[in-house]
Amino acid sequence: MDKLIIEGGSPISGTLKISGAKNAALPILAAALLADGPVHIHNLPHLNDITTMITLLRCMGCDITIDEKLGVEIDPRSVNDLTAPYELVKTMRASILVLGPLLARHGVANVSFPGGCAIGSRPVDIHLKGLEAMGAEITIDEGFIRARTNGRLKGANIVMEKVTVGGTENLLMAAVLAEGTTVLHNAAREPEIVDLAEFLIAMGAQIEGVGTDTLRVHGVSRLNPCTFTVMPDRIETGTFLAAAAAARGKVRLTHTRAGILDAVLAKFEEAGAYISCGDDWIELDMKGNRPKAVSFRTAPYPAFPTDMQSQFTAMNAVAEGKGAVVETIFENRLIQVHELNRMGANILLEGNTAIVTGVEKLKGAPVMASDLRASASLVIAGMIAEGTTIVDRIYHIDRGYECIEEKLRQLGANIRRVPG
Ligand SMILES: CC(=O)N[C@H]1[C@@H](OP(=O)(O)OP(=O)(O)OC[C@H]2O[C@@H](n3ccc(=O)[nH]c3=O)[C@H](O)[C@@H]2O)O[C@H](CO)[C@@H](O)[C@@H]1O
Ligand SMILES: C=C(OP(=O)(O)O)C(=O)O
Repeated sequence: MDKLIIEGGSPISGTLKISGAKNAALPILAAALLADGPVHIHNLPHLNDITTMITLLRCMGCDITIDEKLGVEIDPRSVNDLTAPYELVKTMRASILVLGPLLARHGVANVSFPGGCAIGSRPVDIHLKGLEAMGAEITIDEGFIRARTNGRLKGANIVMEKVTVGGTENLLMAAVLAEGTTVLHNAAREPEIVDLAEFLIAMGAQIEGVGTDTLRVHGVSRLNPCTFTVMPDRIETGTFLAAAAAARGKVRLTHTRAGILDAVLAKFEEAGAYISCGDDWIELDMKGNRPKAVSFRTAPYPAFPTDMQSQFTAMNAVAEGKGAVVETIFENRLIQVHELNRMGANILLEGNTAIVTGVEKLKGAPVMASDLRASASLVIAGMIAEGTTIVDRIYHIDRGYECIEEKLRQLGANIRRVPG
């Protein structure tokens, strides 16, 4: 297994280009299954999760051409296997996102049950209840979700009992080809859902209320080929900002959007960062100052994202003062604090709250990555620690960060990958 070796303490400054958003690209790739011809998708990030989704679509029979310049062309007309196998689903929970499109387009779907992961139990009951309300018959058999429908799915009035990103995406993708109108209440409003909706609209879907918590979808009988560019990754953006803030540095990020990071940028300002933004760039400058610890609570968009919690916890670890971090979305998403404490952090865990008292310096140590964003927090910690940090199990980080060590080296970090 590859490891990252980081010599801490290098000054951090420079300019970086942000990649396309993993969490928008994954549902958009799944939604390509709905089209009646080839779709062209640009700005897909080079990530293991994207490769997994492309492999999954190919297994189902999609004809896929990848061109570095022209993007990815997906022709779903040749789909002949309506199964998402365990081998792929177990490496990426977002495989569940093919359920809605397969059912809507082909009337049958067999998707391996995704199960939980390091960050929590992550059930999919709301996805399944919504599809049943649209007329699907669903059974769980040999670890598979087996869904079928007699004719087209039917429009329905669906109240989702929790705000779920994946649930909203699956039901939205199912509803666009259903017969009649579907109303999704208590929908998630994440920018990646807006991007997915814009992709579906570009294919001819009729969706009202995009960006709100009520999506009204008038089903159409077919969706057309289209060309689409994936939005920038707001979590990659926030992660590099957090690295610069923790290191008292300065960074300019291009090909991104400030408007999708309001809650995060407000917390950086509270931590003492000077933020300036343009149409497609964000600059953060600590002017050499130590960050101030901030308190926050994760919640669905537009509130503070759970996917930025661990990076802020790493910044708080070396900040001035004390911050309370409350994780409300996933029950296990504070596990990285144990590794941060091994590096000399002072973090007290009380249920779903981490009380972080900033220390002057962290000390390098061998640490173990347990999930994607936890890994990012350990890399940030390694960059600001005294001495050497070795981050093991970095396959997690490769799921969601494109060439992270190359990008961080561009900012001045002393970081290298060693094959394991
Ligand atoms: C690929 C992708 O986009 N992943 C993101 C997506 O994950 P994902 O779509 O899995 O997360 P959800 O928004 O669905 O989960 C939110 C909460 O709802 C619960 N829940 C969800 C579905 C369900 O049927 N029943 C249920 O109880 C989950 O266990 C969790 O506690 O949104 C999360 C929350 O912003 C992010 O951290 C992930 O990065
Ligand atoms: C939790 C994440 O991803 P996934 O839902 O794919 O596990 C994430 O992107 O932080």
